Amino acid sequence: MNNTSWTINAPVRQIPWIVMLTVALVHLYFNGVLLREAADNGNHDSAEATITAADPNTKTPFLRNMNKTTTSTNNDAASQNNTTSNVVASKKNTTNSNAPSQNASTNNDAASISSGDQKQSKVRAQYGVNSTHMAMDGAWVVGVSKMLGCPDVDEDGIISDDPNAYNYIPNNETWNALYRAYHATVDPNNEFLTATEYQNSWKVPIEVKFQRPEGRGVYAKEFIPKDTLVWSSTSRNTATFLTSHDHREFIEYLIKDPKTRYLACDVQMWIDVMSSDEEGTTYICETFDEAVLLNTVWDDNDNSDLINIEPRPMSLSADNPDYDENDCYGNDHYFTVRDIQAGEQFRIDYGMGWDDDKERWEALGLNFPTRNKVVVTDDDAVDDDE
Ligand SMILES: C[S@@+](CC[C@H](N)C(=O)[O-])C[C@H]1O[C@@H](n2cnc3c(N)ncnc32)[C@H](O)[C@@H]1O
Repeated sequence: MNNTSWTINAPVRQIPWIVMLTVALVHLYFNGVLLREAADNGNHDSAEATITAADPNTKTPFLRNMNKTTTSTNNDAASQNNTTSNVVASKKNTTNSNAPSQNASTNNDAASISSGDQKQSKVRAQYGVNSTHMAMDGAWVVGVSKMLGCPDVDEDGIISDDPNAYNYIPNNETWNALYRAYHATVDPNNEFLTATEYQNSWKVPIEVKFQRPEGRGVYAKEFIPKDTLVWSSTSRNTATFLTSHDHREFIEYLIKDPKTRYLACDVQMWIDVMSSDEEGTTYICETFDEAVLLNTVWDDNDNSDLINIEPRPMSLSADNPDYDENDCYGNDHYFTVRDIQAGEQFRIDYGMGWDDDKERWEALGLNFPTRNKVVVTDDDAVDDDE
């Protein structure tokens, strides 16, 4: 009986211990939970900070309302020149069967450029450049920009009245974020993948400012005489996308990171679609530096004197170690066409009417940006006639 009683009572007698053990375990458990929550809260705070940083209305390196100017000096440019030639040299040794053959452009090549691009042909014939800045305006109105709710640009290319529209000034960190996205997404066999981080390509002191109606632009900080080299392309600063797929991956990568999401709007505005001369291969170029902020003059009949820099070819030389005939802007070197006063904005001729880009966009499988207008194709025109 005692034994039975013991048997029966034994668990009962253990209850205080079980209770104490349970209490202790519960205590430990909740302590753990609380500690974890505290830790999570800490992370959560920083996660929130990151997300807040994506808010275009906050002051972040990538987004709007941040410091309104950035400067570059001759010293920066000089130090860059010491480091670039190796990159170019190593690039020349790279082979890649996937890459389009983008042979050197010559003045003769310019004559064989596809029809309809007369203005661009003229630029090429004149300067021997294998590419020129083309109609980047309006590119962002399609797809991605709509999805992201990018600020509007009207049919004349004027950015919306939204006081925060595209008014932040990119800085080195911004450009480097673009390089990171580029390297993370672009085919590693892409022979143009030499750009690694922001390097100043400006040969004169500049300032980037926001000003309506054209938005951000590049301004001279001091007087610059005529025929001065002001910007020289480097393979470091140029991203070449050989396929539209690569570019889409790049955009998606930017969108996924809250800190770079809004940059996806900008790169739509900065995109440049080009053709190589001999092969007619189309590819996408973006320069990840202040050169993408160069504005133009829409009506060059009235304001052609405002165009104050132009691309001119240069040969590879000690003065120009950056030359690379094969990259997007390999032979783009901007020279002043007249004296430029301190504070004056640099302006380039974008080279051609924006509608002329349609073929190139379509060759890449991209929707041609319609800039809020319906693009009437030749086929449509025939239909209308019928
Ligand atoms: C390559 S971006 C130049 C940088 C641009 N302003 C920015 O803030 O990023 C081309 C865009 O600049 C604007 N733009 C350039 N020249 C302009 C002009 N003369 N008038 C109005 N907008 C201009 C257009 O919105 C065009 O789509």
